[in-house]
Amino acid sequence: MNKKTVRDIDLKGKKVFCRVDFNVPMKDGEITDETRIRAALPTIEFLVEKGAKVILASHLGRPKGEVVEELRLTPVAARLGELLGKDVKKVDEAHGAEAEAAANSLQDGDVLLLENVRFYAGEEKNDPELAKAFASLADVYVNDAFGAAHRAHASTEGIAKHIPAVAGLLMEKELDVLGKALSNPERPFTAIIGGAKVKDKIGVIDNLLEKVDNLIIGGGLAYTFVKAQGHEVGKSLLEEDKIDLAQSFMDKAKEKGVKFYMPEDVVVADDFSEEANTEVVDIDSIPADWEALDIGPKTRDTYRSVIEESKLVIWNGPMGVFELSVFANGTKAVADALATSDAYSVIGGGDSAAAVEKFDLADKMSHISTGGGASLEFMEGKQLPGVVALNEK
Ligand SMILES: Nc1ncnc2c1ncn2[C@@H]1O[C@H](COP(=O)(O)OP(=O)(O)OP(=O)(O)O)[C@@H](O)[C@H]1O
Ligand SMILES: O=C(O)[C@H](O)COP(=O)(O)O
Repeated sequence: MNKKTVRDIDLKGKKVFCRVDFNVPMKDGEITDETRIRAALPTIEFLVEKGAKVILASHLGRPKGEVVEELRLTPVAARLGELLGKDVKKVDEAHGAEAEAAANSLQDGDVLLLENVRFYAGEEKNDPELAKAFASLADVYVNDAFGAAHRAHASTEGIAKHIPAVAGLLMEKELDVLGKALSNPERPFTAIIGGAKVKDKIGVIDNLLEKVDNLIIGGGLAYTFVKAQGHEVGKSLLEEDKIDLAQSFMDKAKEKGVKFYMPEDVVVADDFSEEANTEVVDIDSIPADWEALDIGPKTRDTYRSVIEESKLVIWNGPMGVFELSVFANGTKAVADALATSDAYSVIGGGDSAAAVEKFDLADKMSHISTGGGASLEFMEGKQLPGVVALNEK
């Protein structure tokens, strides 16, 4: 990576504004998945060990510039303290007199968590005044929030204009793994793209078609491709206005010599529910009144063999409605195949990461990205503003 990291600068006694992505799912004030907090620990521990005064900042949810009580970071500070095994101070603002006083009272190695930066309207607008106010709290800026690196906000981009700005260790790792995969992949290189809509995956499919040997399609978006092939899809998800685009992707695959894999058979249902009647049918036989909610057994076998023959696999988006157990088998088969194969497996965040967690296979994957939207944009080949803003080596 050509950006400076925490390893490249002197941290002893320095006040460090460290942007992390503590945007964790919460239910009734409890954190339901602490992966992102754990993922930030190496950087925080590194800063502590080096004797920095650590000022952490994050967003949580989308409070849209207002204080929303349920979106305070207080429970996160408590859990972080337990995980670090040391006291984490918390203030109820992210800049201003109270935040300044708290930052100035830190001893070397102390950790402070500021309040949700999205309680301020200037955050998402990348307001230069707010960026300056954040910067005035510290001597150095560290961005470890890979999950928010696709956002040009005051705490992810604007602040970097005012004080020395470097990457944290999680940011470095994410960029290294995803960057290497895309620029110098081990082959055969396979991408598995699923999820709900073609619309959300246009950029990523287009970019990956330039790089992969195999492209596997699943999930709700597959049916627009199935329709483009001339089959009826019944009540399955279909984006009429993307049929031509789906066809053009299949043409591009042919042109580039990319093997393009589509469902051969599917699980269809007469209802979107756990109690639905289901059947396995070939792809050219989806009944008019039914919807396809998962890939079928033949498709699972084919996808498994492609994965087993690959050296590198990137996966983004589930193969079916994995939240309902009757339609989870396709997604589980892909997760299982990745877990047992020798391929280097990169899970592109979001729902695929949630699926791997749900199947208890997270520790069998080579890398699970902490970024949903960020990893998608990275795989689209886009520059991430939170990374661009950091100082070059
Ligand atoms: N055949 C299908 N029909 C309808 N919905 C489906 C189908 N297959 C998958 N889904 C749904 O698609 C959703 C995931 O789509 P989405 O595009 O949001 O995921 P993703 O690509 O993992 O997103 P993220 O950007 O969070 O990584 C899941 O909730 C899943 O139930
Ligand atoms: O959860 C995420 O993908 C990141 O934390 C970014 O959140 P956002 O989509 O609300 O900007």
